[in-house]
Amino acid sequence: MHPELIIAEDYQDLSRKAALRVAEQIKKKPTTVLGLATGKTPLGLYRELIRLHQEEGLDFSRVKTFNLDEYYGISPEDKRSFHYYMWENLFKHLNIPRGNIHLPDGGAQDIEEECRRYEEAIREAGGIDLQVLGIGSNGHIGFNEPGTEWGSLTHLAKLTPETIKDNEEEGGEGIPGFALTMGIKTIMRANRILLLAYGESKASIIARALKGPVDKSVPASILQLHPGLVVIVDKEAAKFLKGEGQVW
Ligand SMILES: O=P(O)(O)OC[C@H]1O[C@](O)(CO)[C@@H](O)[C@@H]1O
Repeated sequence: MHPELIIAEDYQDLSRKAALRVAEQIKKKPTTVLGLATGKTPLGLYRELIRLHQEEGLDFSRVKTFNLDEYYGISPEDKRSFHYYMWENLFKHLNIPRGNIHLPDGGAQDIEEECRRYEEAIREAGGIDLQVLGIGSNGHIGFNEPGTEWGSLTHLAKLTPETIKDNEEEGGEGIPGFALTMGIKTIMRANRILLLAYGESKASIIARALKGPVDKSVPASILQLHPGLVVIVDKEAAKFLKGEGQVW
């Protein structure tokens, strides 16, 4: 069974299409539990969700969110943190109660306990209904770098030099070398997954993830086995998906 693939015209179209999927989910179930990502990719989706909230009254008052990851060893106020990113780019513009927002605490003293607590919080919320995902240039999802065990739960991950470089290009100097991240198993437990990618730089990794073997060297390849996967890419990122009359 192939996942649903949507090829958007451009980044704005991708962001709109992704926002419509998220909005549909929230309208169908106002107590939706969303899994959220950071990075460049979901910024347009977040802008569009803010617009839907402000102009069309999309209600987030009962929505709960769980972010994929957070850097280790920095405080939530730190501008490099994903707490800061999420607050600035999404949460402060919505009517979502603070208590409904969850991110791993990268400053926790007892990391193992924090990872257990995060898994437990997701379970208590009833699990993730819809997980938004980007893909790293090395195929990572969350901060699950190549080689991560398929059975991993929330854990402390060491970032590869490639990931640190990519994220420094986006978020400035001094990105920590470790992060707390949902594991592959945590991600795969979500009911539905919305994988987003745009631009030519993601074309080859998206093709390897979706058409290549399911292999730990490309963590996102496990998504081929998820029954509720929806992929939205722009034309550039879809470059290697089309061929022989098939989508992939
Ligand atoms: O969207 P970008 O900036 O290319 O990042 C890709 C992925 O890498 C991360 O930033 C690392 O976790 C993810 O949050 C994101 O989905």
